[in-house]
Amino acid sequence: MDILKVLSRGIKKSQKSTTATGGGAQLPSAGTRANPQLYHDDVGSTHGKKRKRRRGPQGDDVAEGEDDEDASDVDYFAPKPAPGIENKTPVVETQPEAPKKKAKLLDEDECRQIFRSHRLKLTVLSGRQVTEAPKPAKKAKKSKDKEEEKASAKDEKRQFYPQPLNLFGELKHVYGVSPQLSENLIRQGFRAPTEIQMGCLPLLLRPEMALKKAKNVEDINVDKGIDFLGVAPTGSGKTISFLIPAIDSILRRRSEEGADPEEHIVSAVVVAPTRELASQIVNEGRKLAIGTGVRVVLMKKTLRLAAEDVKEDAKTDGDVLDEEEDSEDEVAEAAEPSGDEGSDAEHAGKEDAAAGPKPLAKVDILVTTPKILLNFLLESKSGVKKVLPNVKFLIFDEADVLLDSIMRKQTLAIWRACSNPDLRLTCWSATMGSNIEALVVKHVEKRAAYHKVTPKPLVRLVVGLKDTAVPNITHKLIYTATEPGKLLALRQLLHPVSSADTGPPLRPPFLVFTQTIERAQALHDELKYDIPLEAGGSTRIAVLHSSLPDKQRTQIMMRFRQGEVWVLITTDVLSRGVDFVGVNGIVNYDVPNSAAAYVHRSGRTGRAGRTGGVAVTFYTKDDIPFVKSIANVIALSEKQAGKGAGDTTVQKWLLDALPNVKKEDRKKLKVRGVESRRTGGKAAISTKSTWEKKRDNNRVAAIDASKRRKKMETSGSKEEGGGRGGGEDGGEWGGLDD
Ligand SMILES: Nc1ncnc2c1ncn2[C@@H]1O[C@H](COP(=O)(O)OP(=O)(O)OP(=O)(O)O)[C@@H](O)[C@H]1O
Repeated sequence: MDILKVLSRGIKKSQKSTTATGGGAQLPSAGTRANPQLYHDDVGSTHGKKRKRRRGPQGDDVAEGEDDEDASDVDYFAPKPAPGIENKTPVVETQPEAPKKKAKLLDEDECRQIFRSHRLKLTVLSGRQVTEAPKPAKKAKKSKDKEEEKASAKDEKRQFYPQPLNLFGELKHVYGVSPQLSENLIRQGFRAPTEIQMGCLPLLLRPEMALKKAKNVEDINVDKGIDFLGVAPTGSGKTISFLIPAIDSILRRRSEEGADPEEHIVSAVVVAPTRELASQIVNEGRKLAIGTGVRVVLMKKTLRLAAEDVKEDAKTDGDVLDEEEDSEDEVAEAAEPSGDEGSDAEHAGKEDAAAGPKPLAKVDILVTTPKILLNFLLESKSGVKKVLPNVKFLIFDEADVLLDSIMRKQTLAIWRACSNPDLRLTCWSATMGSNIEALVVKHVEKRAAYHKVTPKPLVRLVVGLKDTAVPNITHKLIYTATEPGKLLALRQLLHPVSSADTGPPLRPPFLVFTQTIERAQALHDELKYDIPLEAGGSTRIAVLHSSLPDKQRTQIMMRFRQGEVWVLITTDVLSRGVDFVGVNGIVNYDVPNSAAAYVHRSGRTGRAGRTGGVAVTFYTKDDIPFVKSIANVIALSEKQAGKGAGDTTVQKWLLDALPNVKKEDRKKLKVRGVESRRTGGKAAISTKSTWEKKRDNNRVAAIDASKRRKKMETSGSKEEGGGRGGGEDGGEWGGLDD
């Protein structure tokens, strides 16, 4: 069934050219994917060598020898296989056996070329063993430009170039990853690694080998591994970047210690901000761990973990770290969150509560939201709390939100409970503010001081530009003067007829983001019957937010993934991490509350380098004071995508005209969203403006008055035997009464 034909309500038009997402073949839902890598710059070499590149099918370059086959593995509307992981991962030919000869490593210059070509930038943030020479006193005030130049030159000097991962096959052959783990990756159809995978996997798996040919790393001691911050665009495969090293380290320990494969010790903890993301990570982890015996488990309220009790007043690592932040956190917690990020953990495990506590769970990798794990760690007989001393890997996915004010206290408490001195921390996000980086640096250093150990190097890998990019999708910024205008514009996008105002329609499936739960619910109520019955009617449109019970949330997610739901209205609860491979577009019905929120929401489309996705953002008069940061992200994303001035969504005149967002407004917006949308008339969603509502009320009142008059006249004429028979007013309003 061609859904668009049904949706078009009889308007015959070729959809190829009329959908905002272009021709069907280009859409994320068509599964078209040339190469998951985003960047292939042509860079020169100091030795004059160049990596040969050619254009890929979507205009992106493909390195010679890399597999650029169109892996059409995502047919969003195709019949789904029966449940079961094995069914989802068809067996493909496994890789050839590792050659017995020694792996050949690239020299530094080749590594540098690859890193630059893929816009990978590695920096050591802390943990260099040689202290830097003290800075000379400032002589005179330098110009901003000169200072920036100097900072970037310094950054350049501090950069280093380890071995990149060129093909997944190298994991087994060069870095000694278990054949089963390597095979599980290949089974998923992954061929070329994405940039983040390319840059981080060798370093996280075998740092000593990855740095063998690198210069500028003499003062880095990687004997105990590294702590790591990974900043890479949305949908660029960060999940497997942290899961592979975690699974590998468990398998390695088992083989070194000759451990019983039936023994399961919580060795890695993955923390994610929402339940949906945590469940998704569990699924990804299980796919990677098939046949390895590693158990990846989602934290639930009734799950009992093997943990060590410590006296409440006994200091554990992190206690020395975060006391000064508590007061700020308490303030942040008291503030009502703007959407429903962070309220998730409240619901986690609710359904299992009645079943009562269970025996100790068999877990190797625990995936959790912050609060639910913390509840377990702190729930105790008086004066006792729990720690997890065997955890060697702590992973913060969406670290910037976990370490931001609303969840910071909980996240730090989990870090503190992972009391192993050799703990390795990795943090991941598409956006990482310098305040978050500074917080991580501070805590890593204090922790090392507490354990009286040399701090591990804390390394940051940035792919592309920090904080800015969703370069592989189309961005649209649409102004509607009023709130009701927005609803009309959204309806135009829903219906497959091009409109002069909003442009071509969006092809489902797509996500619509609102500022609050109430608005998501209200928008759903408004649009519920907009999809014609022949196309599935109200079943095609759903709403998901954190006030819904867990079970319902899971079902809606499943129906959306399976293509049953075409339009999913939601809040920021789905803005981060959630991977719907075939989503063609997202609509910011309400403007995102920060530039980072825009990046994450928009990044729900265009996953793994897919092109054809669209992010539409509506803004009204009320949003003008805040929209500049979003316009800036769009402009930078388009610049990264190589769009010329005439080709851009945000014209320079608009950027210049929009007011700068004041720092305090930015902060307020982040916590509360656009104030007028929280309460009062503007918080409601309706097609009618206040003026229209007033006019309708007046009409109703006029009709009533007219009826009353008529009645009086009739009774009067009966009494008088004549008079006005249906005056002007009565005739006019009578028609509308029907
Ligand atoms: N090397 C690869 N080749 C092709 N697809 C890949 C590769 N690595 C990961 N993917 C796929 O890319 C999609 C996005 O991956 P993932 O969810 O890990 O992205 P992310 O970087 O964590 O995104 P976000 O910042 O939104 O959380 C997933 O469907 C994943 O299976």
